[in-house]
Amino acid sequence: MSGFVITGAAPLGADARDLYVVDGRFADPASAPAGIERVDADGLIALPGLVDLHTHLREPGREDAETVASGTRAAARGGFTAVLAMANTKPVTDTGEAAEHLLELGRRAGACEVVPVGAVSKGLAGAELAELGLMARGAARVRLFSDDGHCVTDARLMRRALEYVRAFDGCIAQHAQDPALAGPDACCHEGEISGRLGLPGWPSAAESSIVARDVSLAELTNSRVHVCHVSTAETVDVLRWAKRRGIAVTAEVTPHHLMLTTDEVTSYDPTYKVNPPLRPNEHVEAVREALADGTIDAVATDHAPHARHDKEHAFVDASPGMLGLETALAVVLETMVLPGRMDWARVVETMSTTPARIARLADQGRPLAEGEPANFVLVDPSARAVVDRDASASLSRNNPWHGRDLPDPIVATYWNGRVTYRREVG
Ligand SMILES: NC(=O)N[C@@H](CC(=O)O)C(=O)O
Ligand SMILES: [Zn+2]
Ligand SMILES: [Zn+2]
Repeated sequence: MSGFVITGAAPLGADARDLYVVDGRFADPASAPAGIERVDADGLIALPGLVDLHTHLREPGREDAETVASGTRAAARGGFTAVLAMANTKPVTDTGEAAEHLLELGRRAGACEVVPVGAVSKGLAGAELAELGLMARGAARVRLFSDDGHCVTDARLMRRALEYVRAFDGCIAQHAQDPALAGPDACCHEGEISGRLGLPGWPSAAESSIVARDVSLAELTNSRVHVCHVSTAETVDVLRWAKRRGIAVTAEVTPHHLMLTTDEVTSYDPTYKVNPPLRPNEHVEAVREALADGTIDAVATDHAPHARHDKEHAFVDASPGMLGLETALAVVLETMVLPGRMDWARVVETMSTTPARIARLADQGRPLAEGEPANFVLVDPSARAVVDRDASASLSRNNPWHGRDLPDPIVATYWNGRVTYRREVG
């Protein structure tokens, strides 16, 4: 395989240096042959490829909303070199075979690493454990398990899942939503706006009470729990308490919970219907602070494509979820980096290194150093653009950022030394 040299890019925003890529890995630029292809990246920042802990690819079963091919194309456009694909497909990823099938679809698509998330319970029904051991020991090497879309509400099942995955260093990722407090109709933060709009509400306590229970179970079992899409200030307080006690808990926040508030819902536009719901500004401020200070470990997109015929309904009837892969870094720049809350090193931690560690991915979130896999992204820190939902690689159009002026950072993405996305110029 022939190599190439990237010139002028600044790793993590530090001093610019050449990056020599050969056979899918970084090598010493001094050893690059004369006349080798040179890629001018003057003024750009090089970061390790982003890793998304929480993507819905919809294949198998809902290929009208997204496929592995379209979803991973969107991931590459967003600077991602790996995505963890949630289990709530049809059929559910709850067996060794299902996990291997998804792994194979990802390999065929070839746009980034696709890592299956295994279901915790058979059929996401919350009653019996799925084939956790077979998914972990098979070719997919599943380490992250989640019934995402559903909460594992039965504390006994949650305890058994945590005990089971400990043997192979697995982790249970919880969608924290107590259905007794936030049932299937709940579609909006419970508060002044839900009352005014007449929408069934979803109180903060429906999330934080499950998180409090789960960190206690993680302590009891000495196992790892991960909290999906943290949306409230109370959850942040529980996480701070649990981390002080040394409990093995990690947590993610989505770009939309870092930027959008419950005010969006006053339009009754179902694009803004999502679980957990958009919250008032004091919660948005709390999750921003928690991401900056390390209480929240990672940013994860919860990219949740939905076909038109599932979204274009009255607010209460529409499917919950919104797109996120292509705009994730843009929103983190806008909410965290440009206002001075986070630097590039923290961006790399929260969007690459730490998600790779949580999912136990060996070849992701690595430094841009000799011998390491060449998974990286070239970023223009100052470009901006108005988001156009029709320019997306996703098959779905439920894009909450449509029409907004945001940073437009992703110039090119490389996975194992191969370009998976390059911005067209002009
Ligand atoms: N976030 C959502 O509102 N929807 C997700 C499921 C989930 O993440 O809970 C989906 O699969 O559409
Ligand atoms: Zn969820
Ligand atoms: Zn999800």
